[in-house]
Amino acid sequence: MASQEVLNAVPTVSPIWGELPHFNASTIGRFNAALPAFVVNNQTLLSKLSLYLLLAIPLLLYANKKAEYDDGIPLLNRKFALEPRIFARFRWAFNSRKILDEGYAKYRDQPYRLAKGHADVLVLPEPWIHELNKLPLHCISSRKSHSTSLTGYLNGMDVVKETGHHVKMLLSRVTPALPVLLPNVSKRVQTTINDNFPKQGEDWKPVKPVQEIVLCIAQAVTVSLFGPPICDTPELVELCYVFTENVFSIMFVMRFVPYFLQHALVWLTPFKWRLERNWKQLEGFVMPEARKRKETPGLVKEPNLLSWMIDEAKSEEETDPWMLTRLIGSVIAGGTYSSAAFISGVIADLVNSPDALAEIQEEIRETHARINGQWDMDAFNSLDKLDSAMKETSRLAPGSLLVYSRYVEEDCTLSNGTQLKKGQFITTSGHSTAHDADLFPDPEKYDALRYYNGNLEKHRAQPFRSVEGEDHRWGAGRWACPGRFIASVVSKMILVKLLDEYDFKFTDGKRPATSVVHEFVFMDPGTKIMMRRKEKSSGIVY
Ligand code: HEM
Repeated sequence: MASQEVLNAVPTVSPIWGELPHFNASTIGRFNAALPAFVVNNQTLLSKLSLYLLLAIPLLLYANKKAEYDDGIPLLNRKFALEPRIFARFRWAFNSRKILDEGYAKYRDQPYRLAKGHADVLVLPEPWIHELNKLPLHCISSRKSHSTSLTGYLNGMDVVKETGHHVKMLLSRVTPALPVLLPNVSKRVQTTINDNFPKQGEDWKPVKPVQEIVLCIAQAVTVSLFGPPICDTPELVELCYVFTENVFSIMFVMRFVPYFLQHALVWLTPFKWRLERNWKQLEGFVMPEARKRKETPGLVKEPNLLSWMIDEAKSEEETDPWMLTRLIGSVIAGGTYSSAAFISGVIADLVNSPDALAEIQEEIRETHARINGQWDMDAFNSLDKLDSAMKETSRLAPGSLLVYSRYVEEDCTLSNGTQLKKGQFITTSGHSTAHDADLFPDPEKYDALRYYNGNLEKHRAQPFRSVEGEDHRWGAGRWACPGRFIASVVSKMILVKLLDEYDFKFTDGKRPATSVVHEFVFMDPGTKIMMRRKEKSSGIVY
């Protein structure tokens, strides 16, 4: 009787849906009576349905078996071969670290397949990198892999598939010219710090380190890419980081969406519209500048990436102003937030480790005195303790959990018989190596001076900017990060000033968390830490 009262109490008219079926006891009674009648009347239909179901199960099992890979390489992150890829996409987006840990625990020295959503990527053991580096140039491509995984087909950077001219120029021209570029960069970095960080005499202030440091990086990037006077245009400097934000926002969001919907749905995001505007703005800077420099031979002798790309181009296409804009855009995107987030991570780790911070501040003071305040490349390179802390932050929070991501352009067989097939994506799990207790004792612990206190000779021979060593923070081989020398020296330049001149504390007493989405590891740009300018510092002036 009680249940009947409850049933009768259910409102039968909803303000939203209008009249609802009246579920009282008599309705249920009628339904109960009608059920056997339905079964009797539709017996043939039901038996047909059960028959179809019985037939479908083995067919589905067979199709699933057929869809499985037959090369014996295990598949991770997909429950069964025919599972819709969207599930793998989401699992990878939110659980990448856990998935890689599972992969390493199960298949440490053998390859496994990782379902990332856009493709099933072959994860190879890191020691194999040595052999992969020896493969002929046309076998594996880094740019085709980066372009796909960073959704270059949506953010307009897929032209990097056509040429590696910008990468070659960064390595062969910009990097050797760093000692010449340094004074121009350091002056601007210093002004940006003075203008944007708390001033002398001010109390503790909350600061968003990523957002403030990115202003310094944007200055360094515009000097190296464009040179003066255009590098001092405030709109161009701002464009550097706004553009990068939009590039990465598109990638972060669209990596959740199945490929066949991406080209349409991307237009529903504000980032795509903003990015289209940013590309036009960048064209407005680069295209007239490129034409001017092409027509004025003296201008292309200035030390900056744009001039070198024009001066050393091997084909008409490589000096095409539109192409130059796209390639320059890809360098800006590669170097801006990656560096700012990294530097913020080093600061957060050191603030969380006060003894190490004090030692590094002492190292900076001693070096300043030893070099008589002349901060050049050698001076920055001599900061062994700071270099060690930088390595440790990048070990625990690298830009990407995966390194050495490549696209296989031609079938090839490795010496152990593993076959790489044209069209496959390969990668290695830098994260797994960086957390391997055999390589890094107590791997979860942050130990700023791990490398300095370990083998100092090796540490000096393989500094932060080096591609040698156990963890491949810059990738590896011919196509390792071409901006690593710039990133290393500019990071030190900024860290030396900030660590020497400011006090830091966390807003809630705890180190801000590092976020991981897809394979990307970063400090949230909205994170705040408290900063105050010290009353007394070494008086470093660049
Ligand atoms: C701390 C900051 C940075 C980190 C952690 C970082 C890391 C990386 C990594 C891991 C790669 C992939 C390498 C591989 O696949 O083997 C890469 C590629 C790249 N990086 Fe960096 N990078 C940083 C700063 C920079 C800077 C400052 C620039 C430019 C000035 C830059 C430009 C590039 C470019 C253009 C590529 C693509 C190379 C290609 O397509 O072959 N990066 N970076």
